[in-house]
Amino acid sequence: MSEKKPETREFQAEVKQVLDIVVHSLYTDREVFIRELVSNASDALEKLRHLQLTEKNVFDDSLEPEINVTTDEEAGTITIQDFGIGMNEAELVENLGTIAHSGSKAFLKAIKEGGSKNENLIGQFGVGFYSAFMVADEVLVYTHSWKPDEKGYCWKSDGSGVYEIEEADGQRRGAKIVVKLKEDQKEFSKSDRVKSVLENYSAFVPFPLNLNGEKINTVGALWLKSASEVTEEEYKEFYKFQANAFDEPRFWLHFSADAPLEINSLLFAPQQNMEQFGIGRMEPGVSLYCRKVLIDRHPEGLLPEWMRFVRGVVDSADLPLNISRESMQDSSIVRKLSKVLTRRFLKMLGEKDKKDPDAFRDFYQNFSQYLKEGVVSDASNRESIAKLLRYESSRTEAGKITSLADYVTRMSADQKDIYYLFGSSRQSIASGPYLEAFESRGLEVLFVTDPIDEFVMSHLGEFDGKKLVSADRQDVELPDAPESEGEALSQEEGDELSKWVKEKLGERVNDVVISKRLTESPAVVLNSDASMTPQMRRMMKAMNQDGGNMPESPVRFELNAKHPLIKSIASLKSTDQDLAASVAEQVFSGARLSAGLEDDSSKVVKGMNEILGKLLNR
Ligand SMILES: Nc1ncnc2c1ncn2[C@@H]1O[C@H](COP(=O)(O)OP(=O)(O)OP(=O)(O)O)[C@@H](O)[C@H]1O
Repeated sequence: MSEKKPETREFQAEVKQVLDIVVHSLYTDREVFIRELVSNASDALEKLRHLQLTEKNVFDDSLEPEINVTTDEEAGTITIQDFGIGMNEAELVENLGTIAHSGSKAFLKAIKEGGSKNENLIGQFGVGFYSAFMVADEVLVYTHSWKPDEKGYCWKSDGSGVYEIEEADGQRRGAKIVVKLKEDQKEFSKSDRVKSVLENYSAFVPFPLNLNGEKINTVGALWLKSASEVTEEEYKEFYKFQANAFDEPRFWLHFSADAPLEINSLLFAPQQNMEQFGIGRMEPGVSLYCRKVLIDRHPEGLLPEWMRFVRGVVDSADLPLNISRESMQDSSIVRKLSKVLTRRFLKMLGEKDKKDPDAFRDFYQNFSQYLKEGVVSDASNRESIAKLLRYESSRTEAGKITSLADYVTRMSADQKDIYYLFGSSRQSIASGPYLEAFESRGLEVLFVTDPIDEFVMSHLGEFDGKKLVSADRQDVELPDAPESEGEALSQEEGDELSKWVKEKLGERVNDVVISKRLTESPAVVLNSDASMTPQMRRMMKAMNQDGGNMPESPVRFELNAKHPLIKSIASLKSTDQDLAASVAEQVFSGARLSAGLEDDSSKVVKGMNEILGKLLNR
């Protein structure tokens, strides 16, 4: 018998919170606990199978890899036993006493943000092992690690604040979870009830699964089948099993090849973007297998970083079984796999857009951040990803998006570049001073509103051989504008006014000229800094801890010689220099504000009030 006394320990605070919610929840779909425990058992067996590739000295080595579920109506229990890797004492503490896994973290975070004990969140995130406490008065875990020199243990808890660990002799390798059911949850000690639950969830458990001695699954690796043999329902169920997900997949790619590499893969785009829940960066979700043996559940470096939202399985018989996390990055086979799979996945997304644009748009709204990250960080796939980028434009209705390729088809023969404008919203871009020059010449402008788009545009540089050009740049060469109504200042008056305004504004401008682009606004400032846009400047300022002492770079200030305000400044400066200078200063402030260069709007208001004061005192 055990030599040590049982030791009582407290759950980590976060676990207590999860347990408190789980135990008291009114969540109705409680049967999910079976799925969670079976999936943990399957994970433990996968880990063992992988370990056995290299480790010869394994405790209880003769055991077959299988999962046994038993029910006992009289005792009111359900037991899930696996012959997997098991846990030693430290692992019991770490794995069951602290909150390590992302599902529970996301759950807790969502609960905190929602400020309520939202029952449905249990179903959305899954709370893993702890879900057993939805139905249990007490949970016991009997376990023996795969390591031969470890002891056996019994872990138990009633889901309140503490658990107990005690040495327990005579354990088999793996884990046996005994769930002592609450009075009103006794249905889960009935064989028929549990059978129907298992049949729903367990079709893809890659190990024999027995209920009270009767085998209930046919072990099959879905990804090795041909696509014509697999039903839509099977794909969906497999996704849920494999990704341990509670949503449905949006799209999937079932792709196999024999040469030059043998690949069998199933990749899924999920419904939910988990990073939107603020849980931080997701782990890579495509597991790597070699002939059905799991090599790594979350392999870093199999697919590019930005594809971390993709779930699924890749199996290649060409991989060396003993490939390690470290050697993965250097493996030329892994690199080839990555290249092929990324290309196919992008192609699949493009095809989805053609077949079902609404579904693609919805995907894009939820997952575009990853594609954009891909454009910035993944040079080898940049051009293919760019084909999937979508923006609103001056030719789309509000809320409708267009691709760069479609933009190109609308370009006239003499338009060389693709134009875009950055702003906080469609409305602010459309009402700003930059668009009019392009509108009056019939040139389409993309509306770019996501801060990361600045980087997307600069990394991409061009699309289909056409340069991507920000429409607020001073060096944009525009064709002549069609003649517009209204009388303009003469060339001489214009030059004189420009010179005078330049003197007044000093070093803040590098040039003041009569504009060829403006039709409606009085004036505009143009970005002359090729290396940094106003938005980037603002972002850098925001990131700079000391409040951002970045020097202002001088801008080009263009005046609309037909605008009444500009014409008035020209005549006013000979009768009331002071007022004319204030008005010019104010027009400059306004133009800077539109350009996103003025962070301090109170300055603009102050200037305005000064002018009003001067006018009233005149
Ligand atoms: N049957 C088991 N055998 C060995 N270890 C187990 C078993 N069940 C759970 N564990 C350990 O306990 C940890 C926590 O389990 P839990 O179900 O809460 O989360 P998880 O399975 O890691 O996360 P997820 O469900 O998101 O994959 C597991 O990561 C694993 O290390």
